Amino acid sequence: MKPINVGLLGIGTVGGGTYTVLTRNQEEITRRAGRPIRIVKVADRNLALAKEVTKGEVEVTDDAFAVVTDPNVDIVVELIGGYTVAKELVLKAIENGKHVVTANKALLAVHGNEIFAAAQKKGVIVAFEAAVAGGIPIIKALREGLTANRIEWIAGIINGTTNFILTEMREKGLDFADVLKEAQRLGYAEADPTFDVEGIDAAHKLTIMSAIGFGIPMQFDKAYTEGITKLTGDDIRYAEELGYRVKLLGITRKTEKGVELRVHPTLIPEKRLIANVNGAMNAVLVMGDAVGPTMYYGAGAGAEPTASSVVADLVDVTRMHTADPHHRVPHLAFQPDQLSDLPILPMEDVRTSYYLRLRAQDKPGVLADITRILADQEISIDAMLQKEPDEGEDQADIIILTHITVERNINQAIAKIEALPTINGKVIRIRMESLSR
Ligand SMILES: NC(=O)c1ccc[n+]([C@@H]2O[C@H](COP(=O)([O-])OP(=O)(O)OC[C@H]3O[C@@H](n4cnc5c(N)ncnc54)[C@H](O)[C@@H]3O)[C@@H](O)[C@H]2O)c1
Ligand SMILES: N[C@@H](CCO)C(=O)O
Ligand code: NA
Repeated sequence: MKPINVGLLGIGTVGGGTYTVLTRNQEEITRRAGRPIRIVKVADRNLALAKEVTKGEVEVTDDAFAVVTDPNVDIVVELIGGYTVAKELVLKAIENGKHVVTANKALLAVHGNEIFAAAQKKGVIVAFEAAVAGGIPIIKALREGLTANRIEWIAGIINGTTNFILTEMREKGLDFADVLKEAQRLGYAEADPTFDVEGIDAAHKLTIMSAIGFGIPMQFDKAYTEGITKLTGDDIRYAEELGYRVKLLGITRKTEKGVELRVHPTLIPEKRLIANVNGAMNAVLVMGDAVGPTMYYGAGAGAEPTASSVVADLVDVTRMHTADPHHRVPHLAFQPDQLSDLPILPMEDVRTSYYLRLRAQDKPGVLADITRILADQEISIDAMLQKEPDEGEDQADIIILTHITVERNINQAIAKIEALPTINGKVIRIRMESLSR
């Protein structure tokens, strides 16, 4: 059996894991793919690292362009990351008739429409299972396993770094900065960790899932993105007192008016399975009209878990490589000429429920003012918690959980509450999802 030849770009965390897994499981992988999958060339600008990992077994270079133009290479695996050089390399590989496997969600969320169009035109495959939720085969599930369904919504913990940080902060009371350093040491974090902690990485992944789930183009620029950097230990504790966990969730939902596309810290009832997904683990809930709720759980980051998806894509591409391009599974689940122009909903039109925390002076009438403002905005209260003022203080925290309302109304209510003379500082707002409907 003639091997299929792979050129590997980047042999860092995921590239190294890919090299190891492919080498270690060569025999099983060949039995599944139908022919050997062989890495023939590795490019990394850190040539010493490339030599160390490959131990002289394959040709190494520091010039990635020498790989994407090499006539001997059938599939290019892009694991260097970023939007600029990676984009040039992927487009060059496609132009040269090579299939591409990538873990680069940033690249796909921002330039995916262009990349998939180029691949379609050239008749090559771009596979990206590792780009979303690392080792979890969520792309496969959405694109193939659930094709009978109208997908209603997708909600997931899709960033390992932030879930690791939130878990360590909650369980061990550790400091944000220290936990982030540990996530970086473990190879979970992006090259620029602001992508993780500000929710940008999760928004990249959510953009990809939304496109596949609903048959719409990638629209990362329209995603609402809020990270975990402003979350306080107080809010995490109060949420727990009320029976909730705080998770950074990516949520995309199809409504009649448009598609919600949002990443933000979210209160989830603690009894939900997904509320108990801890550490760098990821989980994605998908609601289909026929199947109902389904959940996918596993390692969302790290060398070998992510390599598991990269290698699965290599097997897929090897199996499909000789098929007529019209008979392959479409890149984004829907046929490319069947995309819908359903708009992304502005955040103000999103409907959800809210956790509000405010610091109020301990005076009569304060609560009445707040409840009147909420009622004027047609927001009804689900639960309320009033903390006793600390010793010697005349201010106390009030926590309010609302029923579902539209974000525009809550924004107006918050502005009015903040304007009350009895309220100090900003109202803290965290969105809540029951994940049951
Ligand atoms: N680390 C994870 O858990 C994980 C999980 C899923 C997806 N990803 C994605 O996988 C990709 C790689 O991430 P990583 O964590 O392995 O990064 P990394 O920094 O560990 O590895 C990247 C490698 O690429 C090399 N490189 C960078 N620019 C290059 C260039 N122009 N030419 C040649 N080599 C170059 C670097 O020297 C490095 O060895 C990124 O797109 C990332 O978002 C990472
Ligand atoms: N930085 C990402 C890597 C996996 O995509 C995370 O923490 O989830
Ligand atoms: Na995946």
